[in-house]
Amino acid sequence: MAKFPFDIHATEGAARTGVLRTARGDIRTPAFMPVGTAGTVKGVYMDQVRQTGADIILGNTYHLMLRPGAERVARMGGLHKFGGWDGPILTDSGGFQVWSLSKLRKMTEEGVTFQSHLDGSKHMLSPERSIEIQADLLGADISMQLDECTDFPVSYDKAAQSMELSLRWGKRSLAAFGERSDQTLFAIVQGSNFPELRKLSAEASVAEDTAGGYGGFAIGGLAVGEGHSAMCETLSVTTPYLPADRPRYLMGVGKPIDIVEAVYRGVDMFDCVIPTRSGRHGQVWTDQGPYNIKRAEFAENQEPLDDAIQCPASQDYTKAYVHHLIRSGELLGAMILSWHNIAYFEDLMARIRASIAAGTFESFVTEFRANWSQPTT
Ligand SMILES: CNc1nc2c(CC[C@H]3O[C@@H](OC)[C@@H]4OC(C)(C)O[C@@H]43)c3nc(N)[nH]c(=O)c3cc2[nH]1
Repeated sequence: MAKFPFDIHATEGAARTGVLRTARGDIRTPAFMPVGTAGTVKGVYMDQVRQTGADIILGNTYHLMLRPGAERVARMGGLHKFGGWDGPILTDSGGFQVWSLSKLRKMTEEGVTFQSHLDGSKHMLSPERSIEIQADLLGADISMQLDECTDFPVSYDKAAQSMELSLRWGKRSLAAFGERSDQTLFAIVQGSNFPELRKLSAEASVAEDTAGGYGGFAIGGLAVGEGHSAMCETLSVTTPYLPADRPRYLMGVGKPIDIVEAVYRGVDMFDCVIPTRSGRHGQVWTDQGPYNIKRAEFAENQEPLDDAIQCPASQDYTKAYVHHLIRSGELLGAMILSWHNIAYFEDLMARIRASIAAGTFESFVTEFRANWSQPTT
């Protein structure tokens, strides 16, 4: 099982900056990974995604196995060729989406059977099937173990049972993944907001040396409604138990303030649908938080969206024009804001990486907290 080289160039406290060297290209960390659920970053062409500075995008087992079908993607040459992205792709294992999207799901030790939310067709996901879809059929560079994203809130016993299931499924995922020279598999650590369970889950995952062990460690079960401070507390009791020489990926996170606080606690990789999903509804992201371009105050504002961001979407269109597009429900409004928001998130990551490299991340965090005007839940 390959563990991609992870070169850490600089650290400041628990924060790190470096490069994860995959077979399809380098990933500068801390990294933000635009979400390309069904083989597309919604509303943005792949060359525009690349232009924002993104080094890696996400795909998803659940969505692609239902439509167009994992075997069909394989027949089309795999996800990179099918979708036209030649850089690294990380795919989620599908467990989270089964719980958040599918109907009539039945969970057993073997795996989960469920009905498609699209047409009611019956499907099954086991650790072995999820690895086959991700690594063999989609051709992901980074696959995720099949896990159960524990509900929140949940009792200690329920969290322990769920975490132990994910550990058993991780073991089976690793065995099914086996030895591969140019792909890697990440574990997903669970344990809800119970420090001792997070420690147990991290230590047990790290101890797995089946097929050479995991190439990285994801922190799952967060950004599920626990709120910003509970998320930060859980991170503080989890990252110390993850090996310093492997990348740490916080799944589904998050808003800029969440990302800054998570990097401060040792996280290296992030994914979130916010830039594109909120962009489609008129949200524009900044260091102070989001604002909505639909507000009347922007109707005749001739400034560019954000001239601090080096992206055509941010520089070449006035706030008044995007205000008009979103108010009119024009496709181009969603496209411009999706592209701009991804460029803003990638610019934030570049500033974070530079500040850690310069040893000024502490003051970057202090200033970012002071600037952030949104109530952190
Ligand atoms: C938003 N909060 C959040 N998302 C989480 C995810 C899914 C992350 C995937 O879901 C989408 O974000 C909603 C993203 O787009 C695709 C491509 C579908 O993949 C990303 C998780 N996934 C797994 N396997 N396990 C977890 O414990 C887990 C926890 C999460 N918390």
